[in-house]
Amino acid sequence: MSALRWLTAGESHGPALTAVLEGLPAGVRTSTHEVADALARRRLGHGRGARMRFERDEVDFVGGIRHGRTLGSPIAVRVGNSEWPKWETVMAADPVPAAALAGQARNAPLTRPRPGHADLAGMQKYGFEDARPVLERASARETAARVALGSIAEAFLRQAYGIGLVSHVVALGGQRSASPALPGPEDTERLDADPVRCFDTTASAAMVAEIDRAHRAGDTLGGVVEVVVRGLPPGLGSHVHWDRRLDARLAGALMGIQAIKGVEFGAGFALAAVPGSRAHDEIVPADGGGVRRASGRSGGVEGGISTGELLRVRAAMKPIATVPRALATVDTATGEAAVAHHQRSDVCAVPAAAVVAQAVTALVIADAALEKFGGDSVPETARNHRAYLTHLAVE
Ligand SMILES: Cc1cc2nc3c(=O)[nH]c(=O)nc-3n(C[C@H](O)[C@H](O)[C@H](O)COP(=O)(O)O)c2cc1C
Ligand SMILES: C=C(O[C@@H]1CC(C(=O)O)=C[C@@H](OP(=O)(O)O)[C@H]1O)C(=O)O
Repeated sequence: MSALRWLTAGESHGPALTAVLEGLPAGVRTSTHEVADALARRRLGHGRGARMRFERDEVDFVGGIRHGRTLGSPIAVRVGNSEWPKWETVMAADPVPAAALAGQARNAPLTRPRPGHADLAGMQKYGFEDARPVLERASARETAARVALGSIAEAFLRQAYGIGLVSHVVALGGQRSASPALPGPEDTERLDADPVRCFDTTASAAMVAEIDRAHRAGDTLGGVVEVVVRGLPPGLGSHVHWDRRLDARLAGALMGIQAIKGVEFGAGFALAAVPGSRAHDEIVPADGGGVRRASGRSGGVEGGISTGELLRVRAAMKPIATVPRALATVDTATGEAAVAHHQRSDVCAVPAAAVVAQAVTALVIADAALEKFGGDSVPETARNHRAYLTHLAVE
């Protein structure tokens, strides 16, 4: 069983999202302001739709935290949807008299499923004649809940082990970041200030222009995000079983983000095209004693175990599926050809996906670190971590 478990519940236009994190030690310093900052970061990014402008994320801790510190008990976070009053009747949990719903446009069954969304497959699977119950939960609104928990996991990693994470956009549409430097956690503010969370300012401007072009053309864009983790010890995850591999666990969590279609570590897919002599990271003596890798092609994971080098993982996001220039579909009520249902939508949510990728990476790393170092309080797990590193340096 995992050392850390997390669950989310809630619909996009329901009253709130609820997130639970179980297994975090006592003594992690956090606050609703810190979580709200992470949620605000997820709302940033050129190309997001109207909802990001008028909706606020209302954060409350409803369990597991007292006076700014975790208690070791399950942490429960509520992220309220400020849109709720507009949806209260349509999304009410208790039965609503048909008369109260009559004439409400939002309550009309959605029978023109949008290609690229869960709409049609979800209707078929759950036996719905309306896509609403599917899209409400499939919506990436849910990622606010994971970002809330991820920010607490990130605080834990920083305070217990000095591990820091950062996320940035490396490609958007046809534009690529060419910056040879990699951002660190200290660059978070600069990335937050960039309209597309790109470290390369020239590429950033080209990405913004490409989003504007797509917007004008009634189209949408995807891209590639990267998460960089500094300060990882060697030894998280394991080679002994497929579901204990750190890379497999990270890939699963990243693929679990709406619209993510591929994951790669280090040089990733490019490794398939180079000979072995140029594909691996040679091991050399480190300056202060011990060993290090001469390059970072593995992305910091070998055999499913963290190597102690920089961890680099990238995730590819497909373009937003609600394309304004609506795609062809079939009206499931009539069987006739139709165009897909379309309301407002993001043109591009790649910068937001980077923030979500950082959050789920923090959760998986926190889980693997707790599995390795144990401990019921931050000082206890920090002691275990220090003792392990001291032991490694001695060997
Ligand atoms: C942060 C974020 C924001 C998103 N915003 C939208 C959106 O506004 N419109 C949309 O159609 N899809 C959006 N998506 C993607 C869809 O939720 C996703 O493509 C859909 O649920 C289908 O899932 P799949 O792509 O994983 O198959 C967003 C995804 C993320 C990560
Ligand atoms: C609400 C968020 O993202 C939403 C994700 C989303 C989708 O289909 O995934 C569709 C849009 O919602 P709506 O259909 O209500 O306009 C986005 O705004 C958010 O990220 O907080």
